[in-house]
Amino acid sequence: MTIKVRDISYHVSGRPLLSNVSFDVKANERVALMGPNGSGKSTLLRQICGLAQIQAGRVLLLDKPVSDFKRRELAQTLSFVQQKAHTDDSIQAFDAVSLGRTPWLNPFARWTNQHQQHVDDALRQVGMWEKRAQGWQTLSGGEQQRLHIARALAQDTSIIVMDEPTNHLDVRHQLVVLSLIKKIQSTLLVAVHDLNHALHFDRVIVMSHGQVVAQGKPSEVLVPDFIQDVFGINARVINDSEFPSHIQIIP
Ligand SMILES: Nc1ncnc2c1ncn2[C@@H]1O[C@H](COP(=O)(O)OP(=O)(O)OP(=O)(O)O)[C@@H](O)[C@H]1O
Repeated sequence: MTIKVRDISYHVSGRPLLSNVSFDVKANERVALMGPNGSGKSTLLRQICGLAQIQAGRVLLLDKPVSDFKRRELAQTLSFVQQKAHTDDSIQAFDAVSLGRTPWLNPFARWTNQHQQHVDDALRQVGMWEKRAQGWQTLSGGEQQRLHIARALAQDTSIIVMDEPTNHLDVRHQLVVLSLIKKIQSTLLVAVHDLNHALHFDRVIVMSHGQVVAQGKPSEVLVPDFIQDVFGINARVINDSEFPSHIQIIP
């Protein structure tokens, strides 16, 4: 199993933020993690990525506890597109993406054509090739977000975790990222809010109040009664012979 989460519980000041969370993600599976604001998605993702201490339960990546990974080994295995990633304002777009190659460099390994190729490909995939020389602080929020995704692609890991990667993106670039997600040959666990974006994934895991309340094929889980229960909104599923089915929110 590529990602195995078992009985993860997490408390802050006696308040449970995660309660007995368990699920698996198989090799090359694309899984959307959903849930209302505050349901615990980011808290959980940080534990899976080894950025937060695990209080109870286990996270295994490729059958090894995440806490047993050395930093470099973890960064060669998993990349994380965080919701609020910090990037040094003084660097150029190209350098920001090049940072993704850091785990593969050491004092004896020089920057090679292969590293360059990974970075160039990643910049092209997110449509930022033309802006590769632009300073970080002059880029728009959506452009910075696309570079965070490019950095994860350049890292070339078998697991990619993303926390709301389409935040800040205009509609066209949301579609660019969704089509990228379909093409990436890595195991993907991605926090998403948009119900229709979740339909692009193999499986959806839904959280509410720190617990997993459903998981399965998006079209089977995201039905109107369930959407009403968990998200408190009315919705209907539109099946059109010309287009893939989509979920319409009813105001
Ligand atoms: N260090 C902390 N101290 C206190 N409360 C915290 C802490 N970290 C997270 N929380 C709370 O835990 C809950 C879950 O937060 P989390 O960011 O994991 O939710 P989320 O599902 O990712 O939400 P969103 O969709 O808004 O990004 C929230 O109510 C948040 O306020």
